[in-house]
Amino acid sequence: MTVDTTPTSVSGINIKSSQNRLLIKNGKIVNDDGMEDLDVYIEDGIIKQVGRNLIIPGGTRTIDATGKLVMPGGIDPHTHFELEMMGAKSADDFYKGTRAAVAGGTTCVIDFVLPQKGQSLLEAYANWREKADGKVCCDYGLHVGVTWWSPQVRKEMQQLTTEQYGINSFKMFMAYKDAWMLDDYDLYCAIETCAELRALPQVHAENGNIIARNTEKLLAKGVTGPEGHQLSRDEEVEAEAVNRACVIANQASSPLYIVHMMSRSAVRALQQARARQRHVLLGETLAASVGTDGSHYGNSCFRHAAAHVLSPPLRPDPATPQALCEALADDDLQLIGSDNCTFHEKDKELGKNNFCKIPNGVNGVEDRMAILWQKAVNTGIMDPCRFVAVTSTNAAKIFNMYPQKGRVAVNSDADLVVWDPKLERTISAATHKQAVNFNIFEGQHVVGSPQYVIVNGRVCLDDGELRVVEGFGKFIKTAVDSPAVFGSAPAPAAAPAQLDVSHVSNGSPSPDLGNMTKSVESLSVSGCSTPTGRKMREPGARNLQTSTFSISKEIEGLDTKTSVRVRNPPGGKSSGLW
Ligand SMILES: NC(=O)NCCC(=O)O
Ligand SMILES: [Zn+2]
Repeated sequence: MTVDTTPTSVSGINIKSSQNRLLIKNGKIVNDDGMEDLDVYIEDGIIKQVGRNLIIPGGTRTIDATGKLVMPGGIDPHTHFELEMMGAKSADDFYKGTRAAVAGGTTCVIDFVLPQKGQSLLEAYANWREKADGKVCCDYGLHVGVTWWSPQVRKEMQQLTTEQYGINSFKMFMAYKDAWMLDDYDLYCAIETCAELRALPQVHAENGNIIARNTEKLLAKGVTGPEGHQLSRDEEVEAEAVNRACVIANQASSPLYIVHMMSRSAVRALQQARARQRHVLLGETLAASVGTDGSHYGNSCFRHAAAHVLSPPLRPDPATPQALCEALADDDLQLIGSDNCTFHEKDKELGKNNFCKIPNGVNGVEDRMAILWQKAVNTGIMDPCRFVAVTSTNAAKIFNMYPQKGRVAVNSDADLVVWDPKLERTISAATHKQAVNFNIFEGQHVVGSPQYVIVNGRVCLDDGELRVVEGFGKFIKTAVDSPAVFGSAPAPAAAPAQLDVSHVSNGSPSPDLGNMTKSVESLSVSGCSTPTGRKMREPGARNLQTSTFSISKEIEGLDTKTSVRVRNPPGGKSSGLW
C-alpha cells in the first residue's frame, strides 16, 4: 500500500461532484446476521440500493468486488488520539489516527474525552471537539471520562447527554490512583447517574490501590524495568475489579460496559456476574490482547518492552489470545477495540528507570481488523458475520449509531470495506500509517485486508492506495437510551435530574430494582443478540456447511443464498439489537 503524504483539504477539491456515485458489483455482502451476493449502489454518501440488476445512472464509478466481501466499515470503540497522560502526549492525532484507521478498514472511531481532576467536563468536551473536528478523516464519536465527582460533574453529565452535545457513554477508572481513579463511592454515584440518564457507564477495571502498593514493593526490591508493569497488576488484580464494578453496577441498577478486558480471569469474572445480574453487562477486548502477549515485557531491549506497556497489561499466559478470540466468538465478549494510544520512543523513555512512569499505550487502530481476521477467522474460531458483529455492528448498536452505521443496507451511511480475504501482507512499522516507528504486531503475516475503504461514499482506500481527506469526517452525536443496552422499554417519565432512591438495593434481587430497564429474562445474555460465530445454527438460519464461497479451508461453504436474517427481531426476545 502507498500513502498520500499530502492531505487534500476539504476545501481544496470538489469531493462531491467527482465521487458522489459508486457501484460495488459482484461482491458478497456480510452483515452481522447473514451474507448474500448483492450489488451496492451509493449516492451522496448514503447506500441507495442493494440488490441485483440495479438501474444505475451513467457515469457511475464501478468497483468490481468479485471474490471479495463487502462489509460495514469497522467501528473502533476505543481510541486515544492526542491524549495528554503521564507527562506525554499520544503521537497519533486525529488526522494521523483516523488516517491509519481508514487504511485498516475502520471508518468510525469513538475517542475518550478525559478531563483532568477538577476540570469541567463541558470544557474538556469542547477541547476534544476542537482537536478533532478539523482533522478527522472519518466520522467519530466521543465518550466522556468521569475522573472526579461532585454535584457539578453530575449536572454536566446530564447536559452532555442532551442533543446539543450528543454523549451517551461515560468512562470511569478504577486504576490510575492519584490521577483519574475514582473510589468505590464516587464510582457508584457515577454509575447511578448514568443509569438515571439512560447512558452507558464504562469502566477501566483494575484495582488501583493494589497496583500502587505492588509498585512500591517492586521498586523497593529493585525491579524498575518494564517487566515490573505486568508484575504489579496480574490477572487477579483485573478480575477483582471486574467483579467489583459489576457488583456496583448491580447495586446501582445499571448496565455496564467493561473496556479492554485482557485476561481469561477477567472474562470469567464477567461471565459469573452475568449469571446473577439483572442488567446488561458488555465486555470489550483489544487487538493487542488477541494479537500479541506479555512475553515482550521480558525483552532485554527497553524500547521493545516499553512499547508493549499498556493497562491492563498483556498477559504472560500464552493461551490468552486464543481464549479472547473464543470469548468474542461465543458472545462472552461483544466487541474488539484498539485502545490506540501510541507514544514516541522519547516519551516511553520517561519510564527508563521506573516502569510506572512509562506512558501507557500501544498501536492498534490500523491493524485491529486484519489481526482479528487472521487470529479468529482464518483459524476457524469465528465466521465473517461474527467478525462484522464484533468489529462494527455491536459498537453501532451499543452506542446507538445503528443502523446509520454498522450495516450494509439501504439508507445506511456508505461506510464500507471491500475486504480481500486472500490479500497477504506483513505488518511492519516501516509501512504502517501510524505516527510511531514501532508496531506491536511487527513481522506478523496476515491473510485478509481491505482493498477498498469507502468513507461516507468516498473511496478513501482505493485498491490499496490511501486517499484520505483531512477534515472529511464529522462528529456523530449519539442519543441515550440505546435499545441494545436498555431494552426497548420506554424510559421512565421522571426527569433524570432527580435522584431516585427507589433503586437503592438491600443486596438481594428484587423486581422493584428493575424498573429502569427490562428484567434480565427479557434481555439476551449480553444485550447483543447477534449470532455467535461458531455455534450450531437454528433451523432456517445461516448454513455454514453448504456454501460455495471459500475464504479459507476452515470456513469453506458459507451460504451464498441466504438473505439477511434477524434472529431476534424488534419485539422478540432480545434487548433490541436489530
Ligand atoms: N490503556 C492504556 O494503557 N492507555 C490508554 C489509557 C487507558 O485507557 O487506560
Ligand atoms: Zn483506553
